[in-house]
Amino acid sequence: MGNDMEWLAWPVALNEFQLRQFARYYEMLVDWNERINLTGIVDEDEVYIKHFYDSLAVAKLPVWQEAARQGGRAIDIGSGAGFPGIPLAIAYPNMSFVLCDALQKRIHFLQEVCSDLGLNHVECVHGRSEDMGRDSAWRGTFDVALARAVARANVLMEYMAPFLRPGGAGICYKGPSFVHEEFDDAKRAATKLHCRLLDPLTYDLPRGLGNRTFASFIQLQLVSKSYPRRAGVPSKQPL
Ligand SMILES: C[S@@+](CC[C@H](N)C(=O)[O-])C[C@H]1O[C@@H](n2cnc3c(N)ncnc32)[C@H](O)[C@@H]1O
Repeated sequence: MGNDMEWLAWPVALNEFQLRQFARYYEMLVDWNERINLTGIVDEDEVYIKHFYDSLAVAKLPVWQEAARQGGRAIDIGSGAGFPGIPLAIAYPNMSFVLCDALQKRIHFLQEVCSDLGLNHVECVHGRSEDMGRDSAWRGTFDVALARAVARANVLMEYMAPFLRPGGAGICYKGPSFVHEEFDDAKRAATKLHCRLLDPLTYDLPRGLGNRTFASFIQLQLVSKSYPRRAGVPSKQPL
């Protein structure tokens, strides 16, 4: 199999240059993964489907399409090895991105990836979302907040909502169990955070590698200054 991944029907059109950026990102991911813990998945096809394709699947959501059309500003909270932020930054060079993570080593990796791939529209920030979300430099300044595999929806919403301008969108990458196991909690958090939940969207990964669900919301107005609560509290006492 070559790096063109011709067998893969990407959720968004990618040119040759972008496909080369993905190939280089994959190389760096498996190389750095030998020294720092970045991902449990290293098989090339699986990385392309479970990490790259999955990150780009947000292209199916109208709220994302709108932000992309407007060249919006997005934050990826708890980006880890760069998902979904790096694939989105490759696919959407007209937008700007902030990738944040509480672990310095992962931020160092992300900075190296951005430098190597020439992703000048990405800023990688070492910090906890609860601290950043209380800082006026970040608060209320984003069109979209994204997070994948970071926390339960009602915890994530408290991380995400403070970053959003009124009318901005929060998008959580979830498993399909979200609908039965987290939706009611998310509804309760939405009321406290001035958000309106959108209908969840479940989609299939290629090659029968499972399905996933987007849980998303619109920020109706700026959140109260009480949120986010101080670092560690949202996960210990979820809304
Ligand atoms: C399981 S990893 C997921 C990484 C990536 N989003 C993905 O889908 O592969 C969770 C990441 O979130 C980060 N994280 C957890 N809570 C955080 C917080 N409150 N603020 C910033 N980063 C956080 C962790 O350091 C870790 O890198």
